Amino acid sequence: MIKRGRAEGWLKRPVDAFPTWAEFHGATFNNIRFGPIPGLEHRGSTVIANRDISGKAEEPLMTVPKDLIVSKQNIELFAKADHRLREVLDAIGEFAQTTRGAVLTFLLVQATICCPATKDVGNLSPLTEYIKFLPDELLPTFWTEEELALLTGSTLRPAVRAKLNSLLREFEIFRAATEEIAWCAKYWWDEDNGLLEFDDWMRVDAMYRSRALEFPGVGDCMVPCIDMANHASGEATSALYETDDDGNAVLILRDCKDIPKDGEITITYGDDKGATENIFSYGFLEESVASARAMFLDLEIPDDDPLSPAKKAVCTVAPGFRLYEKGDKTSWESDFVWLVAINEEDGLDFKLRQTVDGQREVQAFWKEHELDDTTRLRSYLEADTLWDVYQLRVVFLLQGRIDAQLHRLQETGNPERVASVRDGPWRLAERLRGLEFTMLDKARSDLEDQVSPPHVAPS
Ligand SMILES: C[S@@+](CC[C@H](N)C(=O)[O-])C[C@H]1O[C@@H](n2cnc3c(N)ncnc32)[C@H](O)[C@@H]1O
Repeated sequence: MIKRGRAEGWLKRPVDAFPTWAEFHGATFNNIRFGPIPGLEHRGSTVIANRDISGKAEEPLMTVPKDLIVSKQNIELFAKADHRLREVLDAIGEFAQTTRGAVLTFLLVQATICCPATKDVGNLSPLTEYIKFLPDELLPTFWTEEELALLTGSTLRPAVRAKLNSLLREFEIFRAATEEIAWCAKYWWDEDNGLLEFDDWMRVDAMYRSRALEFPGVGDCMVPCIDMANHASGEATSALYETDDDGNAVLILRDCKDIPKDGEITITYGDDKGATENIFSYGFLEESVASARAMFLDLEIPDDDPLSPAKKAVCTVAPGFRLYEKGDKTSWESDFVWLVAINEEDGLDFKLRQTVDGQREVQAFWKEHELDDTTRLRSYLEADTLWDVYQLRVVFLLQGRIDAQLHRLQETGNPERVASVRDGPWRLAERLRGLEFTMLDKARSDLEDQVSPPHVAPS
């Protein structure tokens, strides 16, 4: 539906029309405009200064009324006036209680309202037009197989695969939950003319992922106008977003910043995010990024571990570890590795318990402690006389996993570029492979230092 709406023009409006739409709904702007910056068109539209602006004595650069914020609370309010939206939110149950679930549903309903093929699908709201101004971001979920293959050996490859699987699952759950609603059956799911496809789910997910911000007092949300600001990190960030005393969203220039006429006004999407996360969520990597910064490596419990099935059954944490930069060193964190590193001889034990409803459940024990939460294992091991030994085992595990990842990256090397691979994915994949290789290599040698006596200690 969304792809068709873009092509046929009923779900697309130019950025030039954006200020009129926003001002009509109560947004105010202070000497700024929206649009691409000549020479930087690949960044899409952004917020641009209409004159020299000084950070010292400025009013907010923009104020967006609180009822224009696409938040879970506001979607609940819109649903009071729109019983079709209410029906869908009720049908999807718990998913509608998450901001993401509510926003994705809301965007799909707005797109359906805009579609000329539908009648009486819902109420026009101030935000019905908003989706028309949102660009289609080339996030990795939209890369082709050839483009994704360029990520082999990087941590982005499994992350995209897992995301696509979970989007597919969500879409099927969404379909099953709404196909009994008469208007959804007719407009969305009809075998011949149904409008909704998996592609639509991917698109609304990408809109939300690339534009959601966390606002004080509101939580995660999309804020039209402020979400036109591009990202710059560190000292290059020129503006901050927050809510004012009335709950409206405001964009304010940082004290120390002066922006020349026609200069770009940027915010930060989070300076601590790693290169992988940036490409995953936003589809770009700032030019100044010189390190992968953080990455998550999955880890498997070896098949030859006789406790493997029981360990998997009781594990309550993500199976892997996070590598991150800490000063000029790398460090790591994981609650999972400890479960991999210990065995029965050390004091790990499992029992089968009958639950009240007659099911059988695996119960884990570390010596006299019941281990119903894997995050507690590390503190138990720390108190053990063999703590040094466990740490060494973990370091060897990490080294082995890092070596395997380095090997995979080496195998991928610098592949030949085929003509169908687009420039953006090509450059991003090449940069990411390089950045992750460098960081893994460094992590390898930092761990090597830890293996040498006296001993190891992640912090
Ligand atoms: C919140 S939107 C910002 C507005 C967006 N440029 C537009 O045209 O609507 C986030 C998206 O803007 C682009 N973007 C933001 N900052 C960027 C940067 N520093 N370099 C390249 N692209 C950037 C990315 O495509 C990202 O997914």
